[in-house]
Amino acid sequence: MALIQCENISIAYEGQTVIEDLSFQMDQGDYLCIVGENGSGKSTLVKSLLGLKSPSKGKIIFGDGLLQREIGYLPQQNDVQKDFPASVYEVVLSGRLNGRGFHPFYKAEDKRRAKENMQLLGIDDLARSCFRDLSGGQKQRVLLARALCATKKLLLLDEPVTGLDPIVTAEFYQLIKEINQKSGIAVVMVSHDIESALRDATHILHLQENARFFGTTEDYKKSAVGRQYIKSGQIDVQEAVVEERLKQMKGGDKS
Ligand SMILES: Nc1ncnc2c1ncn2[C@@H]1O[C@H](COP(=O)(O)OP(=O)(O)OP(=O)(O)O)[C@@H](O)[C@H]1O
Repeated sequence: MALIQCENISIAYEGQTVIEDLSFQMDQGDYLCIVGENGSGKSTLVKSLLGLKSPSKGKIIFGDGLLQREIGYLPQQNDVQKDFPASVYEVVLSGRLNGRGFHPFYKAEDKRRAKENMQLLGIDDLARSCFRDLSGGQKQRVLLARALCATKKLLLLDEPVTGLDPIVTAEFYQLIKEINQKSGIAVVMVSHDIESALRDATHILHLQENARFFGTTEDYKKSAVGRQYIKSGQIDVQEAVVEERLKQMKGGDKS
């Protein structure tokens, strides 16, 4: 069974549809990048995957033992309480809270997971530092460790490298890739960085009115929508829409 199966979902705010009739699925170990221009509904879809916004139509089915409350989530940076007056260890450990249900006290297992993930991300020597005193890159590592504490199956990252310099960004992408490949944790990443998405992701979901794509990264590169988005370094895919329609009329490539 698929880890996540979205079946014909539509999502709306106060009657205004943002995503219409979207279907896709992902399996254990997949690395899915969600791309598309501003306002195309990427963060809205993330909210629905987290159960914070119910689809107005269709359904999202979780399989393979994945529970919605056990998704490891790293929100967009501007959503994060950057000045949080807690230690790194406390922030990482708080990733265990969601899975605790009605038991708000940490167990030895929670503390072990927090330490393990701090080690994995090379931030164990920062354990007692105050979160708000860290650099942007260090903060993202801490929040990634926190997200990892919440899950063994799925990481959900919403534009995680915004504001980071190129070197720190490259290191962060490398970390995500290693976690995905070594531990088999599936990754969903909302990204405006098409180059990195093409390099690291196994699958692409491109959200855009009239020009949606879901499939493998290789197929995306060959698709009209993908080629246009890659060529233009993003945005206007109208040309691709026209090209796609012409092809369909001729009975050609429908990818
Ligand atoms: N809480 C809300 N209430 C009403 N409309 C909203 C709300 N949140 C988002 N929207 C609208 O839904 C649409 C999709 O927004 P969303 O943030 O999901 O897009 P996005 O693809 O993540 O954009 P970006 O790339 O800029 O982050 C936009 O038109 C936005 O104005």
